[in-house]
Amino acid sequence: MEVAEEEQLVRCPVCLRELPGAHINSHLDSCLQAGEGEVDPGSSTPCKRPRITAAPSGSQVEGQPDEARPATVLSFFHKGRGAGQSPGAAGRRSGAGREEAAAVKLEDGGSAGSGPALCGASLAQKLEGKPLAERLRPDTLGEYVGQERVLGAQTLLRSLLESHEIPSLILWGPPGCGKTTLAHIIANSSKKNGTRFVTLSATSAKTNDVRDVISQAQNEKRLFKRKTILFIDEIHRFNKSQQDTFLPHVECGTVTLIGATTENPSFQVNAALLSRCRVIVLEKLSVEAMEAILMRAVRSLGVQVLGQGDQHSSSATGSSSESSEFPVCIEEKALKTLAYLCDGDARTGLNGLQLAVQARLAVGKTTPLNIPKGGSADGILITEEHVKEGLQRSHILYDRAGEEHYNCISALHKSMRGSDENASLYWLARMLEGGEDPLYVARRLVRFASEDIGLADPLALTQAVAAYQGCHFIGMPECEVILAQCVVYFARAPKSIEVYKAYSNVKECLRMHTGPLPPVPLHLRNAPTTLMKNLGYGKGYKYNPMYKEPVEQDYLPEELKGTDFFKE
Ligand SMILES: Nc1ncnc2c1ncn2[C@@H]1O[C@H](COP(=O)(O)OP(=O)(O)OP(=O)(O)O)[C@@H](O)[C@H]1O
Ligand SMILES: [Zn+2]
Repeated sequence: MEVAEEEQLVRCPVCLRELPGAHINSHLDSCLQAGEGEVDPGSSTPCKRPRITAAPSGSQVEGQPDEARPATVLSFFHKGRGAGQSPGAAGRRSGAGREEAAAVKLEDGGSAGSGPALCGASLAQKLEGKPLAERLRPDTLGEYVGQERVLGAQTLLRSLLESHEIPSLILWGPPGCGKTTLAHIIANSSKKNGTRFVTLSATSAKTNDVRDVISQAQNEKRLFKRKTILFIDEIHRFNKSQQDTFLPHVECGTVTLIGATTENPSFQVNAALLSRCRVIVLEKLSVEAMEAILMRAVRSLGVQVLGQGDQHSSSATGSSSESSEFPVCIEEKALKTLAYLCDGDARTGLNGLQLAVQARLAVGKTTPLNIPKGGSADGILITEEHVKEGLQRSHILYDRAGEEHYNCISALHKSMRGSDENASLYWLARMLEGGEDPLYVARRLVRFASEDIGLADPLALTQAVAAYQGCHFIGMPECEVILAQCVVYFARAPKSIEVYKAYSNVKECLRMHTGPLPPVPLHLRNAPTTLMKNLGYGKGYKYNPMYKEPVEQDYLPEELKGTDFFKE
């Protein structure tokens, strides 16, 4: 039933005309050159620069002809003179071509990303509804920024994806690095050969939901020979027995599993399941990748980027703004700061941008601007300060990888040690509201329980481990109160470093030791064989329960006899 690729109609992303697949590449080349009103030889009609309306993001792109050939779209945009490309910083980056691909997708006024800065009112409208991050979710590999190590040319994953051979995968990476996005891209590309794509979130799905999906997949496979890809977000939230539910079906190929997790899968994913999946480690996005993503976002919004000093544009090659309404611009520095502060989390970065823009629009204050190629005009300028404010308002000005992360956890630890429950709670909230991984805090609490409370209240350790488990089960935001309870418990608990110190003394003793370490005393050795018995293993050992009186016996090596590690 499949139409041969060449005969399939494909929509030109530039002029939106539908053409046979076989002609699209040559058409694109001429279409690009014809951008300024030349004649398109493919059809001998002029091919104007587009007015492309917003494309739905994510899974909704199913069946759109222009999505059907991502490689073509990519090659078009990589030709280097794509709409909106400039010699500025953005244009030099490797991801620049991808930026533009998406810019075109969202543009709904003016030419792709290069038009006059969008006026405030229509921009505000654009920002309503779906979050920017959602709307900008790439649909094709060509738009996917970064992650070259696993997805670059000649990587195994890329060739598998290009040949539509999707193995079962576990995508492991920090928040907002593009796990879900990658799954969507795989979904889009596999729809072409009729594969079904089903999404489940482990935070809300019940085991029954999994069963339903499986039985449907079985039917589809049996009756229509259709494959099913099952995407499970936050797969680590499923307990091991829930994971067991789909193990046999992954094994026999009823479903191809794609799981996404922020947690190390070796601990959180069933070993049997893990062995049937390829683990793809995604990294947090680099500052450069983040800049590319943000640049694409501002282009899609029609916001112009103003460079420092001379205020030349680093993004747009815009024509002059005829708009009677005010244009909206953002400082290049503001974008760079945002790219840096969001710590490789694209969702945080895009949300931060959205908030900053919305806040400025709400204030509505205009300043005289020197818009590149647009002359002077009054407009709204978004500065570095505004971006920082935007991040702060959404409680995300928190550098999860850097200084702040360590400073805050240290402040929490010291506040609990100092039995200050108010300060303890404050630092906990600073971290959680900033988007800190609750399990990171929970791990520190487990450590604290032994290091600082120790035997003064041995139940503290149980509390901490329980808190860790609780956080693991339910995740943020529900788990915050679990951590809060544990933190206050610890702040109020009696403290003892007796064990911690004694153990440090033992380690010190081992470190200071010169020469070979003393052998284990023979009487303490186990003697499972006759040979060992004959060698004197276990000889003279006094089995304590056999004695009514306390037993006189040495347990330390001879040379350490009588050492007290608990002494100051
Ligand atoms: N590599 C990328 N290239 C382009 N955009 C990206 C990339 N990664 C993330 N984004 C943007 O960030 C948004 C969030 O990314 P995504 O949902 O894929 O993150 P995730 O890794 O699944 O995060 P989480 O673990 O928090 O669910 C996307 O909608 C998209 O707009
Ligand atoms: Zn065209």
